[in-house]
Amino acid sequence: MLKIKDARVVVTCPGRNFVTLRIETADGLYGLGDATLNGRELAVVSYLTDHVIPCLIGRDAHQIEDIWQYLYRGAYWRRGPVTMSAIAAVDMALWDIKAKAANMPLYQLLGGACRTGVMVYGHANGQTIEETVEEALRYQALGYKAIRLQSGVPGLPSTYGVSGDKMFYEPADGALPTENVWSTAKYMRTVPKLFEAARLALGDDVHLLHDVHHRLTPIEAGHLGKSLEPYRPFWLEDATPAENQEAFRLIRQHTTTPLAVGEVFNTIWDCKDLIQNQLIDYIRATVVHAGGITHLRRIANLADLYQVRTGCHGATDLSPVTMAAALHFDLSIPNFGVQEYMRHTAETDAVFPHAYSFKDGYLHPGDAPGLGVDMDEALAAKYPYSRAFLPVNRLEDGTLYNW
Ligand SMILES: O=C(O)[C@@H](O)[C@H](O)[C@H](O)CO
Ligand SMILES: [Mg+2]
Repeated sequence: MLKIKDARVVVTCPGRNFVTLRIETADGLYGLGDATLNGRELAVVSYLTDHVIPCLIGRDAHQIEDIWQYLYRGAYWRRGPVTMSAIAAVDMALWDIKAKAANMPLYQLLGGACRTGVMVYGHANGQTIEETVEEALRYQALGYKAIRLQSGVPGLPSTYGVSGDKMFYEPADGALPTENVWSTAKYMRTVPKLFEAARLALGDDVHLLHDVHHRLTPIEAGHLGKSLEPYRPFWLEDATPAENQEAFRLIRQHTTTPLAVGEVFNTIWDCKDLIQNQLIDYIRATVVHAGGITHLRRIANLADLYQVRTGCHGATDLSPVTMAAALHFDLSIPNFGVQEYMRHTAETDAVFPHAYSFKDGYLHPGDAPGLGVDMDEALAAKYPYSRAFLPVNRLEDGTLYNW
C-alpha cells in the first residue's frame, strides 16, 4: 500500500497559465499531473481542490484503475473537459508515483518501448505563404520530419495559427477574448497555394500537416481535402466541428486526404463512432483533456482495431507534465502516428525541468524514474495566475463563428 497523504494544486504563469496537481504518499514519494484547460483554468482548480482531493486522502496510490473509476462513476455527472482534465491530472500523478516506486521510466510500465523515438511535428507559420515556407525550411534544418503549415490569409487582418513570435505561438491572451474575422472563401483560395509552394521548396521527404481549426462545413472540407491531394498532406486536422461525428462520412466521400480530429474530445464516447466507422485516420485526444493515460490507452486500443493511429495534441497550453506523459504513452503503443510538439518558453522549462529531449525530429521521454518531470515550486510562485481567454471568431458580417 502506498498511502496518499496529501495533494495540492499549484497554479503558475511562466508566460502562460498552468495548473499542476501534486500528490504525495506517506513514504515521501510524489507525483505530478497536469490539469491545464486553456482559458478555463480555475474551474479545474476548484474541481480538484473542492471535490477531488478530499476523496483521495488515505487511498492506495497503486490503485490507478480503481481511483479512475471512483472519480468517473462517483461524480455521477460524467464526461466534460473540466471533469476529465481533473481526472487526468490524478491519473498522471498516480502513474508518475507508480513508476517512481518501481524505479523505472513510465514507458517501461506501459509495456516498454515500441520504437526508438517519437516523431513530432512543429508549427511553421507566417503572415504570407513565402514567410511560412521560409519558416518551414527552418524547421526542416532543425531535423523535423513533419511540419504543420499555417499562413495568413490575404484580406483577413489576423488568422488562427499565425503570430509574431513564431516559435512560441499562444492564442490565449487579453482581459477579454480577442475577436478575429473569418472568411471561408478567402481561406480556401490560400491553402492550396501554400501547400504547392511548400512541397516545391521542402521536397518529398517531409510530412506536411494543416489545421483547419473547426472552420468548414463538411462539403467545404471535402473540397479542401481534394484540392490538397496533389501535395500529399500527412493530415487535415479538425476540418469541421466534430460534435457531429456523422459529418465525417461526407468528407470521406470526397477526399483521400487523411483526416485527424479530437484535440477537444474528452472521452472515448466522443470518438467511438468516428473510429468504428473508419471515418478518421488519426485520433488527437490527449492525456490531459481525455482522462489521463488510463483512458487514452483505452481510446488507442479501440483505434488500433481500425488502423486509426494517434496524433496527440501537444500545444503550449499542455504543460511539460502532459508532454512527458504523452511521450511515455507514444513510445509504448503499437498504433502511434505522430506527436504535436510546440516548444515551451525558457521560463516554462525552468519551472518544469524535464528529462525529455529532442533530436533529429524525434522526442524521447528519457530514462528518469516516473514521468521524468519536476516542478520548481519556489520559481512557480514567482509567476501568479493571469487571466487569459482564447479568441472568438466572427464572419465579415459580424456573425459569431467557430474559432
Ligand atoms: O489547435 C491547436 O493546435 C492548438 O493551438 C489549440 O488551438 C490550442 O491548444 C487551444 O488551447
Ligand atoms: Mg489543432
